[in-house]
Amino acid sequence: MSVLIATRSLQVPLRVHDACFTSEVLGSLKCDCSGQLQLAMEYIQQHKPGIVIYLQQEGRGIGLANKIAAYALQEKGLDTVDANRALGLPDDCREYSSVSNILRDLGVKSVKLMTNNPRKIRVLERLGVKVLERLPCIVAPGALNVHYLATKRLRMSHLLEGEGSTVDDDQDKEELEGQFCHWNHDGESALSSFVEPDR
Ligand SMILES: Nc1nc2c(ncn2[C@@H]2O[C@H](COP(=O)(O)OP(=O)(O)OP(=O)(O)O)[C@@H](O)[C@H]2O)c(=O)[nH]1
Repeated sequence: MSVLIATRSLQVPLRVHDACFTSEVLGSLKCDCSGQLQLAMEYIQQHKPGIVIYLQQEGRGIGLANKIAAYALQEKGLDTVDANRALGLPDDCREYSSVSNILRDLGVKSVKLMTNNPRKIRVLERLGVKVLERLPCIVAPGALNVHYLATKRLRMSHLLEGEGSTVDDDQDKEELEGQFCHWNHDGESALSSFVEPDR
């Protein structure tokens, strides 16, 4: 789904947001997803035109059932990365080719991407999306997500220091250890324990 508030072709503010049923529908405070979506919508309202592309890639692509299983392990002390790995699931298996198709369809030539995730920028650029600038999308930590946010910063290279940056500044950030997108999106997962995401 994409939400579009008028359009122009250059330097369009863009939020590429992946579904988080637990925070966006159930109101969970364990992550920052719902707050980020809210921030992005508010930013775009104030800096029209802009686009929010909302993708059904719950749990960084592992699906809701697997994410709930990962949450059960997090209750036992594993962090968000190790919980996925303990289930034999990838750290992140999201796929963004639809974003490049939507932007091409809309005639958008370049974007300012609202994200703290340098990997998301690199993946989109590899798909041909011209990311001219990164707009930080930082939600203040709360008691229930402070550890989760620290894990995103320390283990997933998210830029959560609060400063804006150009895309080039982000290039020398540490690569995430472990798997990323390690199943090909044309067919079945290579993982026997994988439950197909609900799309
Ligand atoms: N597997 C897993 N997924 C989670 C967890 N908490 C939130 N998510 C999912 O994480 C996704 C959002 O990814 P994030 O890592 O928060 O952020 P990002 O999209 O990579 O980066 P930003 O653009 O900065 O938001 C959504 O699909 C959520 O459903 C968790 O503990 N485990």
